[in-house]
Amino acid sequence: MSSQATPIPMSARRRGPLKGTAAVPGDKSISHRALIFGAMAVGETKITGLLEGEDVLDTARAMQALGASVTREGAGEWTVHGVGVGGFSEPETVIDCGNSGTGVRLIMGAVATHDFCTTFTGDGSLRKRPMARVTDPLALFGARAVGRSGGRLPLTLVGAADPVPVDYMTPVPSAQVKSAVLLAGLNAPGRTVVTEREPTRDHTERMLTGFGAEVVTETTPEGFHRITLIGRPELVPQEVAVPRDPSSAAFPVAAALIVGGSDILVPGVSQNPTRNGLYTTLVEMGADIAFENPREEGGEPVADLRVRASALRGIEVPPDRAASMIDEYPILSVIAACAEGTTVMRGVKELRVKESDRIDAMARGLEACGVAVEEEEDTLVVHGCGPDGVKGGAVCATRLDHRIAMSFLVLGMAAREQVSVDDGGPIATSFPTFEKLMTGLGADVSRDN
Ligand SMILES: O=C(O)C1=C[C@@H](OP(=O)(O)O)[C@@H](O)[C@H](O)C1
Ligand SMILES: C=C(OP(=O)(O)O)C(=O)O
Repeated sequence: MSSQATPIPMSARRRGPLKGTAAVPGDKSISHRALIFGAMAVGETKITGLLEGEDVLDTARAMQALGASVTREGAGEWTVHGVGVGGFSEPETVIDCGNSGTGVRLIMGAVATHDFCTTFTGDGSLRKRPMARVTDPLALFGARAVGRSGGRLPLTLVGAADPVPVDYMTPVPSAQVKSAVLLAGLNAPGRTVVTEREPTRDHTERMLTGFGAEVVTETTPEGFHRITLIGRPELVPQEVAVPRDPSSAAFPVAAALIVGGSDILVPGVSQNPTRNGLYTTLVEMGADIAFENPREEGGEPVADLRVRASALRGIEVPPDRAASMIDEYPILSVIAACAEGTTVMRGVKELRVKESDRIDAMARGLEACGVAVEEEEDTLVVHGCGPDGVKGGAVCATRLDHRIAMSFLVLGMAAREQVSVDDGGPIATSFPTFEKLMTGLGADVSRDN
């Protein structure tokens, strides 16, 4: 929710090796989509393993405000009674998406082809993020958006009374933009087409197919990805088993790699090629990770990761890998700080429009901890200090950004001196069990008082 919460200062210190099993919560991207697609299906969708983080809970409340019935049956177990494609009703109050770019952008897409008016807002971070990347293509369907300057929230979207299908090429690599267009296309008659230059996470395509929509993905002669959706399907309710979140798994994996003597198991980590760029990168850096028990869970390829502390070396991360690990660059920059040599991350300017400017947030915090960095608009370079080489001893600003908070706390687990963050509160948006899970592995992380 967007009300200004009291900051929760937190710190992490070095202790012995990490051991045990890190069962991270459900995937955030899939959890949002399970609720939204369930709300647009006819009848009862049952979800297990839903991430009960603030971002997803805000999406659950939004689906209720739009007329679906959403009930929590038990831990991670939810039921959604959907209203069918085109069946949403005008919300009586402002939709507050809290800290969640995914929530607000996907829901904007879902309402854009309904003949009513929706006003969206969010917290201090979300109100700074660009929304024109979504409202521009939604205008092609016939929707009109009026927001603050630069297309910022709060923003009112007047849905199209007579929607027309759209053929759109995304100008930035963004699964949120792609998904917003596909969601709007659900209630437009005919074919909606989205083309992306490089593949982004494909959960919308996979899950909409599972819910019974006709979605075809092709590679164009130029090597682009073209997704075609036939509008006005009847979505069929599903039983969705949400797999664990590979972006959350990245934090215990990173901690185990950089805390000497560690040996942990992280079960059920997605191997979906549109999500697993970090794991490919870590192997290239020399990480000792065994991918055990490959199988399918909740429609996603997964494996259990056995991770042991490793001597890592810096590498150049290819820019065409960025979309498949976009949320993992903050924690990669921490791992890079503990490696020997330099890690160069190019093609990462999308990081500047996340919950914070993540290039700047990581660069300033790493410098404060004694790590040399260089940055350009589209590049972050981290000069590794080697194992045992990071000084730490700083309080890092988290800027309402969960991934920045968790990244610096993981750094504190390996640095010579304690690392603190000014506010660990945002961690609850995506990984509410972070502190408990890391403590359970033997890490020394706690709230300051
Ligand atoms: O579609 C999604 O679920 C997401 C897409 C990504 O954002 P962009 O579409 O802005 O790259 C990612 O950063 C976010 O955490 C989740
Ligand atoms: C960028 C993220 O989320 P969102 O865009 O949904 O706020 C994230 O979780 O790292």
